[in-house]
Amino acid sequence: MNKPQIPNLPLPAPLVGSDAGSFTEFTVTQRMPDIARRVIRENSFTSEINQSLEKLALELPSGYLQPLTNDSGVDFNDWEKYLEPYKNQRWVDVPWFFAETYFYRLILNITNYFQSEKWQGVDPFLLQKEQGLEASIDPIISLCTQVQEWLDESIKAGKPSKSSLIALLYFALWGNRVDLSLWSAFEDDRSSFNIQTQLSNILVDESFAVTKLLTKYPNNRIDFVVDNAGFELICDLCLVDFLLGSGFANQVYLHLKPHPTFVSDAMIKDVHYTQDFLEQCSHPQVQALGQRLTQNLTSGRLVLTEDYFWTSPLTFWEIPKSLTDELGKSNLIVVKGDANYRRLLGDRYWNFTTKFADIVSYLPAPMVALRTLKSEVAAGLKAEVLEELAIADPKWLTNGQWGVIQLVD
Ligand SMILES: O=P(O)(O)OC[C@@]1(O)O[C@H](CO)[C@@H](O)[C@@H]1O
Repeated sequence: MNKPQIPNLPLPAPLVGSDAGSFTEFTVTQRMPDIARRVIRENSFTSEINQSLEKLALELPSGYLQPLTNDSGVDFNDWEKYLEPYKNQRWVDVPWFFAETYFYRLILNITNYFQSEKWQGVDPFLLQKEQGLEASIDPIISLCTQVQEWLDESIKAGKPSKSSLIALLYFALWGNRVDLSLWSAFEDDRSSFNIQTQLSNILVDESFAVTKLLTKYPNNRIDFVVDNAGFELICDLCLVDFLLGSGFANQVYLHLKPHPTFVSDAMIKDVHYTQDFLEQCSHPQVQALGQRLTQNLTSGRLVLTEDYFWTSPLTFWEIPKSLTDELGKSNLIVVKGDANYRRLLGDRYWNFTTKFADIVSYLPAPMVALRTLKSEVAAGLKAEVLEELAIADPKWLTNGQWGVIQLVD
């Protein structure tokens, strides 16, 4: 597939923390310092580590990027290259996506995540990830029970149900609302929502086109660029279970983060933790989904993979050839969440009515983005929708109440 290697259009400016009054400014100057201080509260690191975390929190609003000391991380040399253009700049003056990805990598540098000593491999966000799952047990039971019913119906009908697939796309979309970098697992439980009442909050809904694409060919391979652990991962795993069990897909790859980042982004270890959580649950339908997950992993129908590109500050169109070649084997790439969506658009100020496919013109396979809006980046929206939103909900870009299901075929 000869696709252009970058978007078809001139690139607008990137979001930066010095954009006065923006959510980006609020994130860099207030939310990210709070996230660093929460790492102190939720772990038992040494006073030296905690002092360095506090220093990081203090420097974000008006201070300068600190260098990355060589911590034996396999990505250290890459980060040396990424940092070069931004050395001696302020956190608020560098592109937000760079600032945020570097911020999380710096936290691991400070907590010695990569060093072969006491703190090696300690996930600074583990407590929040695990609480996220425990807090969502009721909707988890409901969803697993529903998936079983939809699977039974599809098997009885002898063909996969498109309406069930669409419903599970909606669950995967709204599961992204529970994102721990924004809300704790317990703040007015965002995992209990009714997907039917949320239909009007989907600004672009190309879910039916996704079902048509997946019924075009048999034995599809589907690749998920995964986002958050916790309830969102449960929603994704339920969608994966249905795709594999109903016959929409023959194989699914989950592309996961190689180290902790963005507080709740899922790693391979988080999938295994979720697998154990499901299998050990007392509810039979939850247990059954966990057992099918184990069977699919054992048989190779479900593959877990990780790559340092997913924790890099690079835009999606800067993806390494190895990953392009891998994703090129897919019949559909499912890109989950807000940060991955920002990476698709290079975290830049595109006109919101810019055609989505004119920006995301570089992928080697069809792609659908399932994203709840939590940042001031958007594309592919109709002018009349924008006019209504400005009146209906001035915070529509960042409050996680609105979503898109956008397909580039
Ligand atoms: O990728 P997710 O988990 O959906 O959202 C992550 C994120 O977009 O949410 C926050 C608010 O915008 C940002 O700090 C971060 O980039």
